[in-house]
Amino acid sequence: MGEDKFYNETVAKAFLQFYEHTAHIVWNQFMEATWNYVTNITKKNREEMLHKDSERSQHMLYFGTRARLFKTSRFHDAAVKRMLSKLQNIDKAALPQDELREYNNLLAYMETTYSMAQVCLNEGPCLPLEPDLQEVMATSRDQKELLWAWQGWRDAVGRQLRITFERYVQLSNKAAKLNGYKDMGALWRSKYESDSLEQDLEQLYQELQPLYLNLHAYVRRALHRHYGPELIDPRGPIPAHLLGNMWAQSWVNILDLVLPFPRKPPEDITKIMKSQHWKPSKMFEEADKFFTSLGLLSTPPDFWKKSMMERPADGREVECHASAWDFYNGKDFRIKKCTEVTIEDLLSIFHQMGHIQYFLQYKNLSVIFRAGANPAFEEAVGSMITLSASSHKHLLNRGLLSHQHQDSEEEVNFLMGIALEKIAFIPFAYLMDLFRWKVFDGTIRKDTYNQEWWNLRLKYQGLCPPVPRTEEDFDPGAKFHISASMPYIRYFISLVLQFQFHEALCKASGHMGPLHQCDIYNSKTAGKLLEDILKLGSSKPWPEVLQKITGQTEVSTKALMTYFKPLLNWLVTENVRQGEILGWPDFSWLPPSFCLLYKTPMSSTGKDTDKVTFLSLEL
Ligand SMILES: C[C@H](N[C@H](C(=O)O)[C@@H]1CCCN1C(=O)[C@@H](N)CC(=O)O)C(=O)N1CCC[C@H]1C(=O)O
Ligand SMILES: [Zn+2]
Repeated sequence: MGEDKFYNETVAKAFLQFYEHTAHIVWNQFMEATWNYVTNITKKNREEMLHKDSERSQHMLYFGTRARLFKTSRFHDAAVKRMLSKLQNIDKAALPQDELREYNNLLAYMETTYSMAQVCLNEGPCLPLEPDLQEVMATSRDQKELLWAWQGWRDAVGRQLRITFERYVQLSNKAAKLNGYKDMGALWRSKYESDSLEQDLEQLYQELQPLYLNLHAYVRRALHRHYGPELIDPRGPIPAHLLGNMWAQSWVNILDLVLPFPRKPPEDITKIMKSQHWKPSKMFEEADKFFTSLGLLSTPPDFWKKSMMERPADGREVECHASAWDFYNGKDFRIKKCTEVTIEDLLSIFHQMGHIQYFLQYKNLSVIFRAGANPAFEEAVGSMITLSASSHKHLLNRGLLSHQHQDSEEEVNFLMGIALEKIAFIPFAYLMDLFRWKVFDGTIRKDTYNQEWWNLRLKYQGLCPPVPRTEEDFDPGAKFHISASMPYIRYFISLVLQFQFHEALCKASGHMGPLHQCDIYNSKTAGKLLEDILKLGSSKPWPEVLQKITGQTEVSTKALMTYFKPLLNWLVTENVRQGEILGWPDFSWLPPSFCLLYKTPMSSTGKDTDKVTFLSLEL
């Protein structure tokens, strides 16, 4: 049985059985060790995690190199071919031992620096990101206080990671090349099984840009009203610390400043939750109920026994950034979240529970197929349910709202709230990996990381840094996914996909009327449609899976545009009425060092023009 065994499909199946038999043990032990570390950050737990990670890498190396030996062209079983091909990408496990150890150490350093960072008041306490700094960014309307948190966080995290990140890029690219990819960006993109991914994404972005530009112009006007011309130029980019979020990726926390019909403010759901004495566990039960109302699976006992639903009170250092965990043994699934009793956290829990539902639905597949049809599918499930859960009809039905009817003005207010979450997110979710792909392929060189980051933040988000930035800073590192080496384009694609899924399930549930009023709660028909695709995991190419749920094989912005149509109509009318300029023409040409505003001498028109002028630090 020499070479010809690699042509033999039966041998291949036995090989895959052997992999299966050992993989879930190795993966379960790795997940346990990693969980123990991120929920109790100590040196001992870090060593144990690194040890289990290297065992997992050895397992991947053993099977990945052998999987490459099989000649599958004449095999009949498509699943066998797909499994062998997936096994061959072993990511960082392809690195030589010593470099893998270095790589794992710098990954742990970056993620732990992020998780443990705090910003200290002069003589006062030191504040962590969750919940304290996030609370400041969400609720403060004092731009000096916002600036303190915004700059303090970037000094405490981004600056510390800059050098490590440079080495991370080198080792990432080396690992990618050892897997046959030109750089790590190419390896990340390969998960989407498409040779036109970048063009397709640019097309999606172009279709969505008008929606974003109208929202940006409208919000800029509202911030101009609140913070005055000293801070906001009605024709320029918006300073990045004023949007209610540390990364300006969601603007939902400044809804009160931008409400289209201020005389009809929406009810404060967080206040209602607190008055009803909601606890974090009840928030998780609420999300679980939604999934079971669709006829889907409920979370098993281990979930309630082993999840971390709140920041521990015993002083342990933990990673608070919320995440969902599959322990690859078919019964242990957990969420780690430092939950606060707010509507934002309730909706975020729906997102995490979407991951758990996917884990539950595909738990009987081979370990190799226990993933979403592509990473964006994983992200879209929970976010799609959130669209129903945040509908006026659902919140009313769940006792979180009291007044029944929503008139057309209240409906515009409602859609503005959803747009501040979803539309504001578009350019941020797009640029996160545009930046990293360019870093990996060498287009962005390490001596201009920060300048290039702000070029993208200006170009796509129309934001500028509120204080001078230099190449001592590393602002991208102040975002979890960059410090944790977690790809992000999945969230951009999920943003479009979740509305496509929502439209399909709303139709299946028999919903009539505007898409933004749909709530699929209790629809077993919608649940069945969803269940049938979640069960497939990553065993089929994602266009096939998309077709099963929506009838289309392409990601399409049509459903998202339908959902926001009433708001876009209102925004365009309002922006025309105000004579708004879409975009930021004053400064789309000059890469910003920072947006500093000062009054310029009287202009020729005699009108005192407030001009936002960049003092490019290179000058
Ligand atoms: C809060 C949320 N945490 C992620 C998520 O839930 O996706 C965590 C961290 C990174 C991956 N992850 C997981 O849980 C994975 N295990 C899921 C999986 O791959 O199975 C998050 O980061 N989000 C939510 C929307 C935008 C983005 C943000 O907040 O910027
Ligand atoms: Zn997610």
